[in-house]
Amino acid sequence: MNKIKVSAVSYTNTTPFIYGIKNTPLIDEIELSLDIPSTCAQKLIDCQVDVGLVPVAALLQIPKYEIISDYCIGATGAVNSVFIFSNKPVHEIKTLRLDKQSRTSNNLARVLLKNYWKQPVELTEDQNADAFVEIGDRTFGKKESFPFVYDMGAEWMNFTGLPFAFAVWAANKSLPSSFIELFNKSMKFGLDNRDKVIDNLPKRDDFDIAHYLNHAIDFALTDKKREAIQLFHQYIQAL
Ligand SMILES: C=C(O[C@@H]1C=C(C(=O)O)C=C[C@H]1O)C(=O)O
Repeated sequence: MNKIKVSAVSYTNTTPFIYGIKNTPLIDEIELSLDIPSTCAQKLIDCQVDVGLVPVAALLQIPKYEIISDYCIGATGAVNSVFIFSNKPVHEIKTLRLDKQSRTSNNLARVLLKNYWKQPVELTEDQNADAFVEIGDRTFGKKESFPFVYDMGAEWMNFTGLPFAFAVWAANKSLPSSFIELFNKSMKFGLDNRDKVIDNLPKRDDFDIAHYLNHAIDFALTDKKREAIQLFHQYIQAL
């Protein structure tokens, strides 16, 4: 049988899922690639893979997507790795640079600036922008380096009262239920072994990885997070 092609995110936030994939029989059923989120999205849109840990903003570009898992990369408040870093308070930001690795958080920044802070901004690629979006491991330890730092997991919660899902496991076609069952068992195995995953990651003085993977990232795709995805999609479509 042809292997199912899976693209997962290459960041620390996905390491419990990768542990689950590599330490359960799922590994024999799939061909795995690790990609930055914008590439995960593009591969799923272009049908280069069957399943991706896809930024939720990109679901709008996949005609018949199916969310195949109750696990996600989410947060209930501060996420600690999705930021607007700024040299100015939010109400003085005039220019914003987006993160080429992101799909969701770029849109989230635009949604929050327009609807929550009501601050019109011009998007730019200029290195001298007033503020910029950054996601993932590159943000670890950077919070102290900028005068104004906005954690977008926390700001979305302030705005809507909802948790958030940044990326979900989605397929661009219908897959056998036996595969989906195996897939979810594998994700659960990885999450249940988070202590081992954390022990195997390099320690950092400037970032608490154990807190990040045990508390800041919230892996359960709950009904509230599904509600958040719907609402977020409506805001994106009105941008
Ligand atoms: C929490 C995060 O969620 C991510 C943010 C994404 C995005 O902005 O498109 C996509 C996948 C997730 O890895 C993060 O990367 O820090």
